[in-house]
Amino acid sequence: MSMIAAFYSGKSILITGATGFMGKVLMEKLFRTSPDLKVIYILVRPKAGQTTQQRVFQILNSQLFQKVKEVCPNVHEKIRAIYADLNHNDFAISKEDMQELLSCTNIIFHCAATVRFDDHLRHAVQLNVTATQQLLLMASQMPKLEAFIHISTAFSNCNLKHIDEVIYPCPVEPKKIIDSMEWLDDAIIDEITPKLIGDRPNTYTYTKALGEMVVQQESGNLNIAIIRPSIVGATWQEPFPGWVDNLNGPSGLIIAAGKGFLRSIRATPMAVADLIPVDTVVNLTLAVGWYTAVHRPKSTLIYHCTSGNLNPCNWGKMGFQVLATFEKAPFEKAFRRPNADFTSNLITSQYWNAVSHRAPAIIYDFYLRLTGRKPRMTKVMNRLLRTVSMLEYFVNRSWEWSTYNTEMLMSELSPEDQRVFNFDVRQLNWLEYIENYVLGVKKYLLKEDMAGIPEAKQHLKRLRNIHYLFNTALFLIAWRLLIARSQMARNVWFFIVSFCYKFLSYFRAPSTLKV
Ligand SMILES: CCCCCCCCCCCCCCCCCCCCCCCC(=O)SCCNC(=O)CCNC(=O)[C@H](O)C(C)(C)COP(=O)(O)OP(=O)(O)OC[C@H]1O[C@@H](n2cnc3c(N)ncnc32)[C@H](O)[C@@H]1OP(=O)(O)O
Ligand SMILES: NC(=O)C1=CN([C@@H]2O[C@H](COP(=O)(O)OP(=O)(O)OC[C@H]3O[C@@H](n4cnc5c(N)ncnc54)[C@H](OP(=O)(O)O)[C@@H]3O)[C@@H](O)[C@H]2O)C=CC1
Repeated sequence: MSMIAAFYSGKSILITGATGFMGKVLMEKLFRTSPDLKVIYILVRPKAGQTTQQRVFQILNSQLFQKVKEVCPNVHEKIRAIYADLNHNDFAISKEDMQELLSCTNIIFHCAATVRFDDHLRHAVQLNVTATQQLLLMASQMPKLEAFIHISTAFSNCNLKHIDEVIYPCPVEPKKIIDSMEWLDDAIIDEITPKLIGDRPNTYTYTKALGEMVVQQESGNLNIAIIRPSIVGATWQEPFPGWVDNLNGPSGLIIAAGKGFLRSIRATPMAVADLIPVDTVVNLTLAVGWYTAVHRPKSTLIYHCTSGNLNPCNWGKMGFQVLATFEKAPFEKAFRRPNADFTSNLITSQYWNAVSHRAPAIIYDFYLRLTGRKPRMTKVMNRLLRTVSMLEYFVNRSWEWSTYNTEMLMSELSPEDQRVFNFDVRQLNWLEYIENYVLGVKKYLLKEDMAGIPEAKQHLKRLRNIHYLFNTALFLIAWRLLIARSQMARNVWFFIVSFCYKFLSYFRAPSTLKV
C-alpha cells in the first residue's frame, strides 16, 4: 500500500494554477492515486469567454482525465472550483468561499504564476510575489493546514552557476518591491527594471526569486517546502507518455522546427538540456507534500527537481533525436523541410537568420502578394525570432543544481511509493522520452492524426524537389550574370567546358578504336 496515496485520502486540498500545465497533471495524479480524497479546491478565473465551471468541465472531459474517470467516477463532485483572480489583492474570493477554504484546507499546492519572460515587472510582481504573500497570509489562518508546497523554478537563481538547495537573497527586499509597485508609474518601472533584475535575464526569474524570499520571510509557524523544477516537458509515463498542452519551453520550438519555420538556433550543442518531465515534477511534489506534513522538518526544505546532475542530456543530442523523430513522423503541411543547425557563434547565427529564416519568409510573402493573398510570413517569422531570442539565454549555458534533499526524500520512500511516485530521473531513457515528446506535440498540441503521416512524407518530398529546383535555378542565374560581367568568370567557364570536352573525348577515343 502506498503511504503517500493513503496520506491524501480524506484530505481537502487547495491548488492554485490548476488550469495550467503542471496543475492539471497534479490534479489528475491525485484523483487517480487517492480517489478517496475529500475535495480538491481550485482557484480559477473565467478566461477566453469561459466561466470557471466551463473551464473545469473542459479539463475533466479531456483525454488527460480518461483514466481518472475509471478509478474515481464521481470526480466531478470532488472538485470545487472557487472563483478567484490572483491579480486582486484579496483574490476576489467570496466571503463564503473564503470561510470554507480557511476552515477546511489541509494541504496547499501553490502552482499559479505568470511564466512569461517578458511580463511587465508590475504584473510579474503581483502574481509571483504579492499573490504568494497573500496566500501565505490565508494559510496562516487555516487551523487544519498540514503543509504548504510552493512551486518555484530552478532558474530563480540562474545568475549563479552552481545552485544549492538554499534561498539566495536578492539585493532589494521583496516588501520594498511590492510597496514600490503601488506608487511608481509604468514608465519609471520600465526604467528601473534592468537595474532591479541585474544579471538575471528576465522579470520571470527575478520575481520567482523574490517569491521564494517571501515564502522564507512569511512562513511563521507554517510547514512549508519549496520545489524548484528546471524546464518542464511532456509526460514521461503518466497517465500516458508524451502528453503536453502548451507551447512553453521546448514545445513551441519543436513545432516551429517540425513545420520548417525554424531551421537554426543560437545554441551550444554541449550545454546541458535540463529538461524534466511534468509527471516527475508532480510525483516529487506529492511526495514532498506527504513528507512535509508527516515529518514536519524544522526548516523550510528546498527540493531541486532537475535532471542534469543525475542523468544529463545536451541540446545537441536533443536536437538530433527531435530531427530523427520528424523523419519517422513528420508534421503536416510543413513550410520547409525540418533542419536543426545549432551554432554558438553570434555572427553565424545572424547569417543563418537572414538566409534560412528571413529570406524564405520574404520570398513566400512575395508569392502570396503575386497570387493576390495577404502577406503574413514575415510577421510570423519576426515573432518567432523574438521568442527564440528570449529562450537563447537558457540554451547557451549549463547549471549545476545540487539535489541532496531530493535524493534524501527518495531514500525515505517505501519501495511501493518509489514505484507509484517515481521521481528518479536516472531511469529516464532520453531518446525514448524525446521521441514520445515529439509524437505528443504532434498528437496533443497540433491535433494531427498519425494516419496522415504518408501524406506528410509526400509533402516533404515535394518540398525537397522544389528546394533542389530553386537552388539550381538560382545558381544558373547567378552564373549567367557573372559570365556576362566578368572576363575571369568567362575564362573559368571556358576552362571548365574545355576540360569536360577533353575528359569525354578521352573516354570516347578507346571505345571508337575497339569498333
Ligand atoms: C534549429 C531548430 C531548433 C529546434 C530543433 C529541435 C528542437 C529541440 C531542441 C530545442 C532547442 C531549444 C529549446 C529551448 C527551450 C528553452 C526553454 C528554456 C526555458 C527555461 C526557463 C525556465 C523554465 C521556467 O521556469 S518557466 C516556463 C517557461 N516559460 C516559457 O517558456 C514562457 C516563454 N514564453 C514567453 O515568455 C512568451 O510567450 C514570449 C515572450 C516568448 C512571446 O510573447 P508574445 O507576446 O510575443 O507572444 P505570445 O502571445 O505569447 O505568443 C506569440 C506566438 O508565439 C507562440 N509561442 C509562445 N511561446 C512560444 C514558445 N516557447 N516557442 C514557440 N512559440 C511560442 C504563440 O503560440 C503565438 O503564436 P501565434 O500563432 O501568434 O498565436
Ligand atoms: N513550465 C515550466 O517549464 C516551469 C514551470 N515552473 C513553475 O511551475 C508552476 C506552474 O507552471 P505551468 O503549469 O507551466 O504554468 P502555466 O502557465 O501553464 O499555468 C499557470 C497557472 O497560473 C494561473 N494563473 C495565472 N494568473 C492567474 C490569476 N491572475 N489568477 C488566477 N490564476 C492565475 C493560470 O490560470 P489561467 O489558466 O487562468 O491562466 C494557470 O492555471 C509555476 O509556478 C512556474 O513558475 C517552474 C519551472 C519550469
